[in-house]
Amino acid sequence: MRRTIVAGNWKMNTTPAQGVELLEGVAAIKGEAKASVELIVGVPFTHICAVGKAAQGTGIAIAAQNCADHAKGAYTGEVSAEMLASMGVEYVILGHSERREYYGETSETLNKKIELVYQNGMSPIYCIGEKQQEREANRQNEVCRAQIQEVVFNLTPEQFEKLIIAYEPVWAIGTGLTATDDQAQEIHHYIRQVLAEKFGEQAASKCPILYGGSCKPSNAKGLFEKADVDGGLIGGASLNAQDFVGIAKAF
Ligand SMILES: O=C[C@H](O)COP(=O)(O)O
Repeated sequence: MRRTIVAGNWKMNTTPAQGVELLEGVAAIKGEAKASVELIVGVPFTHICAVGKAAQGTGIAIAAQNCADHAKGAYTGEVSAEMLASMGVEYVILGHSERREYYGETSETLNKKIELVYQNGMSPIYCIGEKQQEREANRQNEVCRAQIQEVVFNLTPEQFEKLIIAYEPVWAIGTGLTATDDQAQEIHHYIRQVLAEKFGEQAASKCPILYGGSCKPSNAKGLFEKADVDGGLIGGASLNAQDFVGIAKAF
């Protein structure tokens, strides 16, 4: 039995006070979803203290949206994995397409970040996914394979056990376009096969693979019913408590 997870990625939205309000809104109605569905909120660095405090005792876990690729030192403006862990952060979203695209994040930096996340006792939510032109050229499998091989294949079996993967087709992020249920299943299944090549069928069968890209309450059910879709990484719809919990209720 695999974990089922609905994780929000608030991106660069809300003030800390608005974030606390949002968290409290989610906590108030999360009981409408099955208790087995794990809820995570990926908040801006500035919110970790206040939102983390509000989340205490709710069962909602806190994720950061990035971390530094160095442990400490003269890296002005950066936030280390150790700092995040010391604030009670449990997960770090890494390799999001927006960071790959706008901040030049490469497999090389991601390997360093992922290692620091593990060293500090947290778990990565590692994002992969193809761009529109890559999908049009039917290269989605090749792109996802490379993103896995260059980073995930460097993990130890013990590290892999804690990994969450988020498949996010770039063409579906914030665009209103969603992969069809069958498209999502097809590539999630492929991703699991690639993971099995390195870590074995059994370990791969336990890895949660989330779908991300314009997921909302109205389309979550069809996606989550697919055998290899274990939840979602939710952007826009995670900024509304009803929608976020509505997605969790799709399980
Ligand atoms: O991390 C979340 C994804 O980028 C999805 O964003 P979206 O739900 O707004 O399309």
